Amino acid sequence: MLGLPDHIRACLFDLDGVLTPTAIVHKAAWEETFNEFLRRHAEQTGQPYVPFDPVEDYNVYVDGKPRQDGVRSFLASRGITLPEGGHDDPVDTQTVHGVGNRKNTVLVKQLREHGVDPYEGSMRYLHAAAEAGLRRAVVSSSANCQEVVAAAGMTDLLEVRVDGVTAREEQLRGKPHPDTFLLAAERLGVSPGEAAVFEDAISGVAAGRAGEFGYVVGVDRVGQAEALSANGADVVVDDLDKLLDGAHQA
Ligand SMILES: O=P(O)(O)OC[C@H]1O[C@@H](O)[C@H](O)[C@@H](O)[C@@H]1O
Repeated sequence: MLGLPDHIRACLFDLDGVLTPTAIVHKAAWEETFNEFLRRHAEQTGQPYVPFDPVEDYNVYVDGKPRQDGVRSFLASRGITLPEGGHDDPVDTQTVHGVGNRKNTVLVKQLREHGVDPYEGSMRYLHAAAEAGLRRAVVSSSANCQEVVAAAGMTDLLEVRVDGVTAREEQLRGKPHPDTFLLAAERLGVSPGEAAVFEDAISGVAAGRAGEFGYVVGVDRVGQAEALSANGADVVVDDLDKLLDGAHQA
């Protein structure tokens, strides 16, 4: 049904890059934030300034992970370890939370200025899933998930939300760990084997594989289909529409 195996009863959708085109906004906010940080770090240490690579660095170290994990993971790849700091750190503080807060300021400004449109294919898929009686959750690492879902007009189509706020409250490990997807399946009343994960990030399909979910749909809008397959996707499509067309029957 809907390009999914017959035993699937629920769909667990990632948000940024799967339901909405906001992966691009996150990526740009990270690039601006990390480049500011790296320039300052180069001045302070006398080391050369090597900018953040919005393709490789983003896809491997940042995409799909909770905000602070993204900061730690990318900076570790450059041999930089920062003190953790605290949630209220000002945006120019050289701590994990300070850098994360700076990125969030840039992101929120962009989202408020430009709004959020859903991907049309994803909107169609959500409606089709609802009509077919499939249960539906959004599972995002983003603490901005609720606002983005609302701005895209998808709130009523998603029965459960597990996001960056939930993860903090429930002390869940972020993607690539499967914890947030497992909680969403539990809240929908299905077993992991009965749920399909929809993900555009390497960390996200890896979480789908780690949780032994019934099916993992990789959504590739940036040319990383091979990496999605290698890390856990059972099928890769460039838009959820393709599953409706039956071009990728499971
Ligand atoms: O900073 P936020 O809004 O809590 O989002 C955390 C992460 O959420 C994910 O959905 C994005 O892929 C990442 O780029 C982002 O860093």
